[in-house]
This record gives sequence, structure tokens and C-alpha cells, in this order.
Amino acid sequence: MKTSIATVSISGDLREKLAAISAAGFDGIEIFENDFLAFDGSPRDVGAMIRDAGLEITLFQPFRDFEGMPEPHRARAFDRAERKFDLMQELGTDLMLVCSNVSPVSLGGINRAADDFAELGARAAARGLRVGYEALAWGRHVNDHRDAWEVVRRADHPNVGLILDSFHTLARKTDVDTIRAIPGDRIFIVQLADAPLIDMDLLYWSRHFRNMPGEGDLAVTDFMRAVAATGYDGVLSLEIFNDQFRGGSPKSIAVDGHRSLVYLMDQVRRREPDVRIPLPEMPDRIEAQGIEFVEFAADEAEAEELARLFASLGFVEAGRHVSKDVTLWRQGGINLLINTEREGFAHSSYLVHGTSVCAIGLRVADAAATVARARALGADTFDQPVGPGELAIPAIRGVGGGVMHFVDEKLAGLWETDFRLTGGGKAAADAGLVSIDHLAQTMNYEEMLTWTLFYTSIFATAKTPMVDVVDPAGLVRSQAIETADGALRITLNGAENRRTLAGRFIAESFGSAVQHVAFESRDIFATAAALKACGFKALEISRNYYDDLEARFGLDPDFADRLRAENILYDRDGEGEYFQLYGPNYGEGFFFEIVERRGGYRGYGAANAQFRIAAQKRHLRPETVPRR
Ligand SMILES: O=C(O)c1ccc(O)c(O)c1
Ligand SMILES: [Mg+2]
Repeated sequence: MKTSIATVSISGDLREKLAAISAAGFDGIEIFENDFLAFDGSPRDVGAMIRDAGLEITLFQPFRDFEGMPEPHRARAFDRAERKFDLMQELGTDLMLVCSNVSPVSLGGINRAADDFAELGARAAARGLRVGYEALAWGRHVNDHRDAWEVVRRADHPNVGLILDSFHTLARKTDVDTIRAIPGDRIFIVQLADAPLIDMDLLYWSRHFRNMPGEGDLAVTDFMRAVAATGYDGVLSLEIFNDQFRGGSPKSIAVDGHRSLVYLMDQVRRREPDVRIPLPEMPDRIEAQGIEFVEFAADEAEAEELARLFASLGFVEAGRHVSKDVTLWRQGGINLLINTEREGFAHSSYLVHGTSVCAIGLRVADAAATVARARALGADTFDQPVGPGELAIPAIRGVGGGVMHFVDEKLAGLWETDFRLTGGGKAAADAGLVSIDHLAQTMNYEEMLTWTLFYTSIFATAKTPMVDVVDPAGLVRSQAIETADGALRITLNGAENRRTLAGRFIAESFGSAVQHVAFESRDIFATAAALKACGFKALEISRNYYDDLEARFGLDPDFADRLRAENILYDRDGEGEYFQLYGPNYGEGFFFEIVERRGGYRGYGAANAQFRIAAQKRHLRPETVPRR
């Protein structure tokens, strides 16, 4: 599989783009003419610079408004093409993209366009070059790959081929199976892009909102399956026009791009088993079975405070690590760790972020296979020395550089092996928390696509639609990644500014991290009562909220009173009901939540988030409330 990415997809100057693209593992680039024009160097120098970066130029583009022109435009278009052929030869590339004409003076007519391409093909062939024709979704006469293919077919010249671009085909909802009838060797290059579904003008959508395959909502996998079925085995090239990417990190966008192609082709291979796809073998997407543990890094003083917080939630100290300063706190099926080691990963995490979640452990069927898939998708693995007799838990790096461990059956004795379990005390404190319902990771808005792709490509998960959460100081966008059975649920919250609670958390904990952990109760009212006995202080919710709730859902006044008395938030949809109880803010804005799901409720109480955030803001230490 040969991979390529258009230089427009990445931010920075040409040199920065090349470094990032090459480091991410691409074989080549599509050079956008403007990137070249803006660069102060001769075409030969640019070509050499690209090859020195270990990359080939897979395509030169775009060449506009060529086919179907009346004279004198027609002659001028051919002159322009000859100039660009000169440039291509100096750069060292043999393929030019001609996009369908948008000029109001163009005449249309399949045969006229085909004749123009036959002549262009002859001129290209004289120099050992090739031209490919792409239908722009907003082309004046040709805006569909089927018509572009008909032009190419009638041009009937070996140096003239078709260029497919998933965006143009999918944006117009053209049936992708029409691609299956095109001979694979007549397709000169395939451009790939996804996009979020937004109802807007096609040109504007294409030029500003494209994203990597798998990051948006288009059926790029179905498109690519159809392309693969033609026998096409040439370059797969990302062509992503995205305002956010233009200002983003060249490195992470290039890494995301490469990951998106590996993920895409892995999916295609599994769904088109008869098509040979040259991609290293890797395990299929991993079924995550739940969260085995959450580990906090702290110093000794803060560890005591954290321990008090755990105790107030009904957890009991259940053991100590055999060789490390790590304590285990347990309740139901939940394991929380407090790590106060003075060296190693947890300690460096503490030094950078303060008291915070430094690692999580996921239950999977096969930990080694999970790491193998993550590696194949370009994730960084994580290793740390283990003491004699202790178990090595395979791990990778996740959001904010945090560690994600994988625990499988082979590690079933983990707690008994690595910990001196003290047992006891369980019955005394239990507040009915049975498992972790979800984790919430807070990040800058620009990172959300990166981590959505990370989770959905490694794990058999789906993303829910993005929702807007209103913080009094700005918007926070929230999207959940979840398994079909809900065993793993992670919400990603993207802050657009530093004054929101989420933005403040990122600023004060120096990076993206887990901002809250939500525990599952099977009886929220019993839990609320038990927690009171443990000394738990619930976040106080505005009384006005309950008046509205009662009216909105037509709640029984007694039921509304019970919610109000316990500061429990409530939501309901066609499937079921949702109850939420919040603890106090801890440290830089970390908190615990307790939820109960009744019936088939699958959401996260987005409608309540605004009121919860307002309540949390009222409880912030006054000196830390950011000034405007
Ligand atoms: O937006 C454009 O003009 C444009 C140009 C070249 C392409 O390959 C494309 O997909 C879009
Ligand atoms: Mg294109």
C-alpha cells in the first residue's frame, strides 16, 4: 500500500510539512501548486528537498478550467498546461490532476472534453507524463465520477486516466458501487477524505471541513471497498482541506493521517476478503470489556486528601503494592490506585500535572494483541521496569501522554500477585457503587478528532454525535466513544477556551487528562443515603433546576422532591431514565460522578451539564475563578 498526503492538508511551511509527513511514514506527497509558489526555491531544489525527505511526488495539482473551452481560451489552456509540464519535469513528478472545469465560458459536451484530453494526453506522453481527470462536485458540466470516467474512456489515451476523490463522490451521494465497473488500471490516483455531515454549499464544505477517513460521517470505507474491487493498487492519497488542520500541529495531523489510512485499509481488507491488500497483518479492532482500574499519581499529603475523598465515596483501602508506594482502594468491581512513588512514570506525571489520573487499565481478551493493533496504528507503547515476581502489564500512551494498560485473563492474578491484600472492612463502607460507568477526558477542542480516531481505530467502538455543552464562559464540545454493550464508555470533552471549567482544568493541570470518573450505582437513592453516612458532600444544584425539571417531564412532585433533597440530576429519553449525583471538585477541577441508568438510557445527561457546570463554578475557590 503506497500512501501519500497533499501538502495542503498540513500546517507549516513546506519544509515543516515534509518533515512531519515523512516521519509519520508516508511514501509521498501531492504537491499543491500554491505551496510550491509560496516557497522560495527553484523547482529542482524543491524536488530534491522532497526526495531528501524520503518522499516522492505522487501528484502535481490542481490544473483548473481546462476541458471544453472555446477559442481563444482553449489554446491558452494548452499553453498553460505546457508550462506546468515544464514545472513538473523539473520537480520530478509525472502525474498532473486536472479538475473539472468550473468556468462559465466552458462549453460542456462529453466528446469535446474527450477530444481535449486526447490531445493533452498526446502532449503529456511526448514528455513521459500523465494526466488524470477528477470531477469536482461543483464542476460546471462534469461533477460526477461517472461522467469523468466517460470522458477518460472516450479520450482513449494511455496517458489519460481517472482520478477519484471520495469527498466529491460521497458529498453528492453518488452510489459508490458504480466505481466497481471502472477498470482499476484506468484509475491514476485515489484521493481520500471524510467530512462531518453538515448541510451546506458543497464547495465551502469541501474547502473547509474535510477530515481524515474515519474522523467524519461519510462512508469512506464503502467507497474504498469499491475502489479496491476494481483491482486498483496504486497510491492512496489524503487530500484534506480543513481550517483547523491548517493551524494545527504538523506532526499530530500527519500521524492521524497515516493512522486513518491504515485503519481504513484494514477495514476494507476485512470486508472485501477476495481483494489482496498489501498491509501488514494485525488483530481486528479490540473488544474492550471494561475498566479494570484507574490510577492516581499524588504526593503523600495529597494522597491523604484523596484517600479521604475515596472513603467518603464508600471505598475501603484493600491492599498495598508489594514493592511500590501504591495503595489499592476497592468497592464493588471498582479498583482505584493511589501511587506516591518518588520515581518512575507516576512520579513524573505528578510533577507535570499535579494530583491526577496518570493511568487507566482496560480489560480485554488479549492484552498482547491489543498492543499489537495499537502499534500497527502508530500508537506509542509504554514500558516500565517491574519488580521480581510482579506482572508486566502491556501498555500504550493515550490522551495527554497518560498510560493505558491492558489486563487480560493471563493477568487474572494481578491483584493477588502485585498487592498484599488486606481484605476486610468492605461491608462497613459500601455505598453501592458497582463499576465505572464512564471516564471523561478533557482536551483542547483541536485534539478531539485525534483521540476519536485513536479510540475508534484500536477498539471496536463507535462515536456518538457531538453535543454542545454550555459553560457560562463558552462552549465545550462533547463526544462519547463507546462499545455497543456499554462496557467501555469514554467521553471526550473539547474546550475552546480557558475560561470554561474544562479549559481551566487543562490549563491548571498542564494538559489533557481524565477530568471525571463516573461510577455506576444500581439504586441512586440508596447510594445517596449511604454516602451521607460516609461523610460525602454532594454538589448543590440550583433549586430552579428542579422546578423546571418537574414542569418539563411532568414529574410527580414527591419524586421531584426526592431528587431535590439529594441534589440528584435527572434525564429521560424514549429508552429510559438517567440519574446523576456529583461530588465536590478536587484539586484543579477533577471530580467524581455517580450515575444510575434505568431502562435503555444510553446518553450522558448532556441536557444537565450546563446546570452542573454552573453549580461547580459557584463552588470554585474564589481566587481561582479566572478573570475575564
Ligand atoms: O477545491 C478545489 O478546487 C479542489 C481542487 C483539487 C482537488 O483535487 C479537489 O478535490 C478540490
Ligand atoms: Mg480532489
